[in-house]
Amino acid sequence: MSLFDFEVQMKRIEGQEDILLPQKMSEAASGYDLHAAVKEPIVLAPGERQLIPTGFALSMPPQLEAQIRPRSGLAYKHGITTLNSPGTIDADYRGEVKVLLINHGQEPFVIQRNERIAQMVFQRVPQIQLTVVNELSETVRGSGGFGHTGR
Ligand SMILES: O=c1ccn([C@H]2C[C@H](O)[C@@H](COP(=O)(O)OP(=O)(O)OP(=O)(O)O)O2)c(=O)[nH]1
Ligand SMILES: [Mg+2]
Repeated sequence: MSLFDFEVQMKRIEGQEDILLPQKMSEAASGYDLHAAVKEPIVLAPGERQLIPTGFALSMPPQLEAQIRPRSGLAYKHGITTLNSPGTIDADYRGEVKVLLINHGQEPFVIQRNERIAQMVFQRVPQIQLTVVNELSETVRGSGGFGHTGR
């Protein structure tokens, strides 16, 4: 029996052959670190956001999605995070995977070519039949929410 549940295919973007492919930094890491495929170092000013290319595209089965998440070290040390967190890579998306970074820190942040800027985690997507009904089942919570149990 194979160790793997799914095959995910990855293709390099032309002209980005020297960009490191997504990489797990430890054996059981959930995320593959993604590298910046920027031509030259770019500067993210405080408050600025930029879409950073990664140099690859994916093909995965419809049971999967990929999530683009921040690296906690960059967030903690420099205030660098992904704005649309977690970013969603749909199974049928064949374009280059990109990372929407924002600088929430006080200092400009320089992104070097091949720097590890975010991580990508694959998730199962349950196959759902979404059904319209007139009545929903009753529960104790009902429509209570948004802190109705207290602070
Ligand atoms: O961080 C991200 C988020 C999205 N994408 C790509 C893959 C994804 O499949 C596509 C669409 O993303 P999403 O559905 O989040 O954006 P949208 O604003 O709904 O765009 P669309 O109308 O194209 O679905 O953009 C990325 O490369 N990186
Ligand atoms: Mg969408």
